[in-house]
Amino acid sequence: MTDSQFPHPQFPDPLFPDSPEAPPGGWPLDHLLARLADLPPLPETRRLPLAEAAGQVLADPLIAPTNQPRFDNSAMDGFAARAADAPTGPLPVVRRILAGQPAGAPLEAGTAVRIMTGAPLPAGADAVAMQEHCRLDGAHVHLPPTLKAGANIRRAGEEFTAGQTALPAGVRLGPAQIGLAAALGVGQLTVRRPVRVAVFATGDELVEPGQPCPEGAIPESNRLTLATLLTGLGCTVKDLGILPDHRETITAALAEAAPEVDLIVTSGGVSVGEADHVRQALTGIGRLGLWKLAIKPGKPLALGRIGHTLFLGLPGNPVSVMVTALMIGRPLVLALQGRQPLEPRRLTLPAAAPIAAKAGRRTFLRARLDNQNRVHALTNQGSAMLSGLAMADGLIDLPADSPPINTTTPLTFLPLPDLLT
Ligand SMILES: Nc1nc2c(c(=O)[nH]1)N[C@H]1C(S)=C(S)[C@@H](COP(=O)(O)OP(=O)(O)OC[C@H]3O[C@@H](n4cnc5c(N)ncnc54)[C@H](O)[C@@H]3O)O[C@H]1N2
Ligand code: MOO
Repeated sequence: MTDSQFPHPQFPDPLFPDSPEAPPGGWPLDHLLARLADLPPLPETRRLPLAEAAGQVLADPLIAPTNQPRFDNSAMDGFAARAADAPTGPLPVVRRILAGQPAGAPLEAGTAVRIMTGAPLPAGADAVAMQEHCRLDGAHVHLPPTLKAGANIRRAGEEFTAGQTALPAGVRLGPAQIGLAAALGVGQLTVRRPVRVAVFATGDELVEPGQPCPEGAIPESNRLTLATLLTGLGCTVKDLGILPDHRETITAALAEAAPEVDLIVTSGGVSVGEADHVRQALTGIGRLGLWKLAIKPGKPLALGRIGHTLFLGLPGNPVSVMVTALMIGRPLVLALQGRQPLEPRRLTLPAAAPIAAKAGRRTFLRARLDNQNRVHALTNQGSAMLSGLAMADGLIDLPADSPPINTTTPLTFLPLPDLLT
């Protein structure tokens, strides 16, 4: 079996065990997400210096190689002593320990040591008094009499002991995760190879943004929306331009792109119009796994494979493109990255005003939050109106059987920033 025949047309594909034919109204989104959850992550990994690993996905857990902190140390600038000595009167300050210096000899009872934040605690000392709470009297210090054992001390291993998991596999490496690895003294991390995605737009009416538009033409915007979103998710994006509404040209472009990438994303041409050739182009060289989702916007969506390469055909309307890229493209990418969970965070929040809900399809409305976290549905909800998304803080997820929404009905709200990483 050659690579381009995988999965063989006569054998069931584990990702698409059912026929692509959708039940009336389309496939439920949850059905599709359950299938994506079975996608294995990309197997290739590599070890990278921390600065290069930033933004990528951890393939192996980060195991703490040492205790964190490595040694007992002071959390404050002040004086280290035995707490029991604090009420007994001024203590002689016998020496000074700065961060980076060794702790030196054990502290003798009835004495104090000047100590700085991060400096190692000498054996025998069990508390640090903040210098603002102390009074120096020549070479002696008055400690607060209420000083408690353990005060202002960072104990060795209180955050991690050597061998504990500091970060699980599948975590996206943002600033805190990269910083944590560095703090543990780790210089390199094993990350998954970024998901490679090819992006096409299809449509005879499309011209490059910024170029003159002849009558009937419009500027192409979906590729940039998709490339920005996918790059933000950590993918390597190949922009393969605008394809005409011509089946053979689309077929040739898909066949050429497939061996180079893990995923092809197209926009447009997946509905039932006379110029909608994307599904036919796909079935010519690969497999259509599923078509039509029971969501609005985004019903005419196609998912399939060309060889080992996954194919996601998004509807052309610009809002449909972004909503489906967030709700289906993102979990697909996360699955290939080995990230969990695939589903975004769902907040339950009140509506600021009634919302007329149309029964039928699960609907994603664009919305803003006010300072009381009340949800305001935006006015521009058309599938071609990107302005709503451009102003949105998130999406309202309205179930197909939602009653009309009033201000006492709990709403499910998906924060947009969560969906962009
Ligand atoms: N008879 C039916 N017509 C339509 C149906 C249907 O079920 N039956 N579904 C509608 C829905 S819902 C959507 S969404 C669209 C999706 O259709 P396509 O995926 O075939 O998309 P196109 O027809 O190619 O384009 C739709 C719309 O979006 C504009 N567009 C396309 N690509 C871009 C781009 N890259 N940048 C900016 N704008 C783009 C295109 O000009 C059209 O206006 O079908 C409905 N019709
Ligand atoms: O699904 Mo279309 O995406 O409703 O506009």
